[in-house]
Amino acid sequence: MIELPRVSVFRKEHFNAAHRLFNPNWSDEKNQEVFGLCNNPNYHGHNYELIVQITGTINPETGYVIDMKEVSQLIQKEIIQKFDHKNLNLDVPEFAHLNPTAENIALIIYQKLRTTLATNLDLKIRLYETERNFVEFPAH
Ligand SMILES: Nc1nc2c(c(=O)[nH]1)N=C([C@H](O)[C@H](O)COP(=O)(O)OP(=O)(O)OP(=O)(O)O)CN2
Ligand SMILES: [Zn+2]
Repeated sequence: MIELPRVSVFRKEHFNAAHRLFNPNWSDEKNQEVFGLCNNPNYHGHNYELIVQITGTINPETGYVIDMKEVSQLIQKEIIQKFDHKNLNLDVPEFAHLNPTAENIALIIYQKLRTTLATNLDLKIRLYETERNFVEFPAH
């Protein structure tokens, strides 16, 4: 059987959010030693850049892998409305007991989007916490 070519489409979004990195099982000293400025008890913020990559075959009728409008609306509903201008530790239930590192934020974003995407589409998340620091999930 001929394999149809697979194509990736990308949608870029952004959100602003505050967070504090710490481990509640550690002393203040240990948290300060490991997380430094990111452990500020009064929180600090980032302008997160989110890139959602969706991979699949091209629908011959539309020429689309998936309608970008659909992708945009999905990210808005599942991520931006819940994360933008929020304190991730306090306002987002998923981080009540999970350190909101870039790695964990990417993982939560993946899980939220994965449940709403068709199973024949592959998903990858790239999240920029700063211009120089970014993570990807899944790794491969
Ligand atoms: N593996 C990770 N390391 C770090 C994370 C993370 O999520 N995963 N997060 C942080 C902090 O959130 C910190 O606030 C990052 O900001 P900052 O140090 O300002 O970022 P830069 O490295 O881009 O700034 P420089 O000016 O280059 O120091 C830390 N580590
Ligand atoms: Zn930070």
